[in-house]
Amino acid sequence: MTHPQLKLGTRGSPLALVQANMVRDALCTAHGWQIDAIEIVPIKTTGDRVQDVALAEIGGKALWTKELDRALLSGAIDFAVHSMKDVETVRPSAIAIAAMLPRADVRDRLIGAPSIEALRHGAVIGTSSPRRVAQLKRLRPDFETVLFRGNVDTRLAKVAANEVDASMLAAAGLDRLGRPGVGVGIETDVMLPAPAQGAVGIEARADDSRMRDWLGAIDHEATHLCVLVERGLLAALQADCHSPVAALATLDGDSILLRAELFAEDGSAHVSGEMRGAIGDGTFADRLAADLLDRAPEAVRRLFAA
Ligand SMILES: NCc1[nH]cc(CCC(=O)O)c1CC(=O)O
Repeated sequence: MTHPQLKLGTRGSPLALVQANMVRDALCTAHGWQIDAIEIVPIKTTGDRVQDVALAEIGGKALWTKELDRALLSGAIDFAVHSMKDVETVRPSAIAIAAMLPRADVRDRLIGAPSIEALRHGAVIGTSSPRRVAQLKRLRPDFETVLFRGNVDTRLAKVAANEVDASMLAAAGLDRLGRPGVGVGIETDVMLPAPAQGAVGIEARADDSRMRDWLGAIDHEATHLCVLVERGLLAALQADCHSPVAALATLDGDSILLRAELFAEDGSAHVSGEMRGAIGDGTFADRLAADLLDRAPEAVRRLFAA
């Protein structure tokens, strides 16, 4: 059977390349293509180049997607693979999220200690995630946090070198990199994850119906539905990577349960809530966002929708 010659765009980090291969394998299996039907094209992004400052200081999540978006829209690649939690809330209208793989373990994992409780008073935690900083400080106001960027291996090495007492990494990234036993999973009722954490998304040009049809064959509907609801909450909050937001949507029969929590940057204030909506109801994330903002302390509300 003849097969297309397609170019898959991805960041070049070890995790991104693993995810790119996962998507290539899924597509070739679904369509009976040989593996050489898809060329993996690593593209260096601004976020990859600038490693020494927090993303919040250099422009948020577009840093992980701008160069991939440009390559997709120019036709240099046919589709792009992303960690959905790194994809900014509002996407160019010419780009469509065409599919998502089955969601992995959504939890964060604590690296460097058997539990949060076991960490010494005043422990130093390495993370650059505003959400993780706020959540950890709310749980343990005595913690110090230091900026921690770089790919998964870089962060693991820093913990091993005792540069910090502990760090937090997504279970999904560790598992995909062949490190399933590393770290201790923190239950979502203790630390709700980042919106879209654990989800791999695939984008195509919105007008490329052939590519979107091919990608639709590997779309995991439950993941896609839940991640779109989480992203809908972010959009309603006008939130981005500066905003300490946690959210998780889960399927519950024929409805979706959306849990969310907003924090002040230092964890000193927060608001949490949950709302159930019918599948296909595009408004309940907006209603939860409005409820959260209505009830949020000023130290939280000032970080969100103007
Ligand atoms: N920019 C960090 C990032 N983006 C996606 C993942 C993990 C994979 C995922 O959540 O799907 C990670 C690493 C982490 O948060 O520990």
